[in-house]
Amino acid sequence: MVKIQVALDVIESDRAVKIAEEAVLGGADWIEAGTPLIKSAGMDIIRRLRETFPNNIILADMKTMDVGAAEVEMAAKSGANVVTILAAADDAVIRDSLLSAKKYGVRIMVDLISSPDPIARAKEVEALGIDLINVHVGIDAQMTGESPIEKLRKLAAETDMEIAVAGGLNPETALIAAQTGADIVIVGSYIINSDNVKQSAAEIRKAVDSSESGSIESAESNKKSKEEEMIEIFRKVSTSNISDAMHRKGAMQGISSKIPGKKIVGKAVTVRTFGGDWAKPVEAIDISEPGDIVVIYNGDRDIAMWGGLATLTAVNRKLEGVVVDGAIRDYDEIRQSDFPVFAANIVPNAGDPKGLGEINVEIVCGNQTVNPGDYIVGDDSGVVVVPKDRAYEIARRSEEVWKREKRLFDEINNGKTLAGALELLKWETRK
Ligand SMILES: O=C([C@H](O)CO)[C@H](O)[C@H](O)COP(=O)(O)O
Repeated sequence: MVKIQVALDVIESDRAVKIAEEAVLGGADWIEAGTPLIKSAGMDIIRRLRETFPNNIILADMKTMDVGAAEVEMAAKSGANVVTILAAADDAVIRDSLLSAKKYGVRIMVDLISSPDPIARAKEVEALGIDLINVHVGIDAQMTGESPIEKLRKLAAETDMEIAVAGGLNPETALIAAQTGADIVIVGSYIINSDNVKQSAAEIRKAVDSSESGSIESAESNKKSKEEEMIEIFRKVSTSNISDAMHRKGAMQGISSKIPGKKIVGKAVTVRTFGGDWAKPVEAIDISEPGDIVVIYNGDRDIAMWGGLATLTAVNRKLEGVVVDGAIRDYDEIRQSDFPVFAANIVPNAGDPKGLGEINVEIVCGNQTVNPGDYIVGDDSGVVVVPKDRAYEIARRSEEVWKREKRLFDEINNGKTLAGALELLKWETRK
């Protein structure tokens, strides 16, 4: 039977134990003390997991690169059954870890994370005598769209070792992994960032257990394109989540929603114009595709270059919205249209259609650089710009922020304070 390993990649010990309890109730077999947890809590967390779960396999995700024997001994004496060593470590590290593992009665899992030739390295470490191998795409690499499934498929055809697989698995991909030859399906984020850990673990259990009946083709053909996945995520998360995912970058300054409650997600058609000149902004509406967002730099926040007639044209052309670093007018008409308008100011006076400026060039809007085709997301907190070449990664990272926040809401609803849930006192900066 394929085993499910819940990866406790959190830094708070109490939360880790609670998640593990719920995940085991949902059907997880093995419990992984994740690398961030071990770095935060040390071997104490292995001892605590051993005491709380006397009958489960405990894996210490040490990701050891050197002095393997000593690290294996530490983890084994604390109660781990399996210890991870990186495939990138020298053979000498792996050999010595194996000797230590034998002495203390634990098993070694070699982690192929970031391996340049995972299949060749897997064969080398198999020859050294290891018996568990992990095909692993790390969390940061997952955010760029990498998946472990193809590597798993190749490795399964080449080895008799027990194979574990990890890398952003969910019920759909866990099913494919089980069907492709994984013996241990490792799941972190899908379970630990869920607001219902037990149910999420049960979903993985159900998917993995159904692996003998379902067909790989049907599971794989359900996959969405990267673009579809990204838009779906941007519609779900908030601009605040996206800004966090971008390390506080990307937020436009001085521009806010003028039609509260409206959210926009789309690609930018950029316009640079001057002092209330409204010719280029309204010409940009005509060259935009349905779903696009016209993003305008005007350079003057006291002369309007967007009003009711431009709005009506944009509605008819099915645009997603407009973002104006400048002023708008005809506010009553815009409100009636319900068209999402984000702007710096509202005034009654307009400029003239002189035709100065350019369409679809790099602009600066709300102090942020915007290129044609960049993704724009706007909501009641403001507007963020996501550069098109990093849009998928930012979407995936913002979804992780969204999940973490959902979980925190849940903990606060269940009686914790924000400071308590985040262990803020422990993590205050010390110089
Ligand atoms: O090993 C892991 C990662 O390197 C962080 O320590 C994860 O436990 C592993 O990738 C599983 O987690 P998800 O990828 O979030 O499912």
